[in-house]
Amino acid sequence: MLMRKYIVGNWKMNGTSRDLPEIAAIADMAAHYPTVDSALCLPASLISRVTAQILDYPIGGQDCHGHVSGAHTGCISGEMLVDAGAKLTLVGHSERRSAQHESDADIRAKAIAAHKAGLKVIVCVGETLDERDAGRALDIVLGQLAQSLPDDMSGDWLSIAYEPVWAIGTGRIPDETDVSEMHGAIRSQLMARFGPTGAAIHILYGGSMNGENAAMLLAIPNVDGGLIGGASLGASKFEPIIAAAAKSCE
Ligand SMILES: O=C[C@H](O)COP(=O)(O)O
Repeated sequence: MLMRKYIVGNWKMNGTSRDLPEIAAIADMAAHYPTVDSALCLPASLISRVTAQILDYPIGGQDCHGHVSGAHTGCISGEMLVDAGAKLTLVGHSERRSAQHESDADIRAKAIAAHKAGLKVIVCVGETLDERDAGRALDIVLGQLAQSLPDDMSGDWLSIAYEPVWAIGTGRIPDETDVSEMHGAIRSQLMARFGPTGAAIHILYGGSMNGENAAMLLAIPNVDGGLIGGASLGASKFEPIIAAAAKSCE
């Protein structure tokens, strides 16, 4: 199925109020590509400031707690993200799975809570290099997917981001055939589990996507967009990726 590409920037733990003009420049730049859906997932500290100034560009969070409120020091809820003006959030990024020891069950709870709060959700999955070298990449990723997704999939609110951990921030990307195999396997699982709804869920690739490799990656079947870290930190680096996404839909 040919769908609109979805290009999402993840600023991770980068960005202060000094970066507000750059964020505005990204929103302006993205408006020149109306055939591509894009968004920026920002540090929580920036979301309300950005959404107060930029009304027509989707801003997201990078995590959302599985509970609505309570004694969870340092965490942010779906309601808080919505209150700050966010339209979406990531959950289960590998940096959180590893550094914050988040389990698939945690991520499932986060996805459900974020959805209930009214957010679109991107659930991240991906294997480590050891797992790939051991020939376990498909098992690991499909296992994470099976356990991290909610059962209720009515509506258009979920995307998946496949991010091989060893490709994040390293400048390395998997072979085209490996990306194709993984995205195809993810699509098959989504369709087996959710029927026709599973055919319409965006599957993003993440890990060292940039202006040089975006066209190749976005042309692979079932690569419906990208989750971009480093190359989303400025309009000049982000634009070639969005432009490649626009071209891929022509
Ligand atoms: O969330 C984004 C990914 O972790 C990819 O990061 P990267 O583009 O810097 O490799």
